[in-house]
Amino acid sequence: MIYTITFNPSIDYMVSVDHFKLGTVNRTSQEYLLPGGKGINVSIVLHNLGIDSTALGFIAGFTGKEIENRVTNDFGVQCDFIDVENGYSRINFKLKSDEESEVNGNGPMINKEHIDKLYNKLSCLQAGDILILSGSIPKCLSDDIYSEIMEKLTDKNIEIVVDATGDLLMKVLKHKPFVIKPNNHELAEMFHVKLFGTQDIVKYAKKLQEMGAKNVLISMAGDGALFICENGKVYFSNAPKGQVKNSVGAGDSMVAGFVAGYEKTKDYVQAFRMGVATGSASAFSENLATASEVEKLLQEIKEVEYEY
Ligand SMILES: Nc1ncnc2c1ncn2[C@@H]1O[C@H](COP(=O)(O)OP(=O)(O)O)[C@@H](O)[C@H]1O
Ligand SMILES: O=P(O)(O)OC[C@H]1O[C@](O)(COP(=O)(O)O)[C@@H](O)[C@@H]1O
Repeated sequence: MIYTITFNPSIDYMVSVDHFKLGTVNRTSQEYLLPGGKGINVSIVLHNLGIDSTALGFIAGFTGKEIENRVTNDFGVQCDFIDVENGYSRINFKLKSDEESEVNGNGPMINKEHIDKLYNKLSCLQAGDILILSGSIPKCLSDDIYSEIMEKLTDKNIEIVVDATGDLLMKVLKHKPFVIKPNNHELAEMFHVKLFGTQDIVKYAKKLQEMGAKNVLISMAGDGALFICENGKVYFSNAPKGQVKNSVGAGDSMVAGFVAGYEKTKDYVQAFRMGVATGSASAFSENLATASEVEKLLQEIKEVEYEY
């Protein structure tokens, strides 16, 4: 079974404004609401690709109820959220104009009792399960939390995928996550460096592998992706060309595509190709990728082994 955990689910308020101007009243040309949060998006895309998962995490208030309702009823994902019963799940503002901008909220308080409830649910995980830890955590929690979860599951033979950044990600490396997926900007921030070109990106991605990650996926939006594989090889893939309609969730879709590809083939290169195609299929759609959209783009993926 596959489980995702979203510590900080959201309602994503998607707003389009023609030529947004800061400091004036702007009017929307389009607006809609989507349930969001990285693990939730991964579960939705897995479902679209024909793979079941259970979405775990924390919700609160009327927004939390709406997230749960939409994820379950509109997207067919099985949810097992913990209601923290104070505050409300965040509303993240996604502005599409001449450029794309995002404002992501902080999220409700999660206390020890809620974390214990999560650990209780995680105690049911079994050997061979996959757990995906995705996204930010509310400020009230320590950035050791992903590492603590991994530590608790150490001897259970569960593959753990982590899509996070900063110390939240750095601190899990010692537990040897199966895959991590920072984007190239997050990679640079984590090492406090500026990265110039592929060679540089590979150098720092390899450091994450040396620090413990088995596999490292580096997404680079329209510039494609790199895959530092546990077999010692490095692969680069182009991103297919197309019209970007909404790149929110492209990274989550890449994670879902990789996991789906690996589940189906147990082949890293196939998983990488699926990851890139799924990320791009979401970027080229208002909504998250569907199986047929991914299938079409798969033919355009041309990965090459990158000589480092
Ligand atoms: N403009 C784009 N054109 C084509 N593919 C894209 C584009 N933006 C994202 N993607 C696809 O989605 C993947 C993840 O996107 P990225 O923006 O790097 O992730 P994140 O959302 O985590 O920052 C990329 O590797 C690529 O395959
Ligand atoms: O937990 P974070 O890092 O604040 O990110 C939450 C946001 O990320 C998303 O899951 C999209 O993520 P990506 O664009 O990186 O795939 C949104 O749905 C959500 O608003």
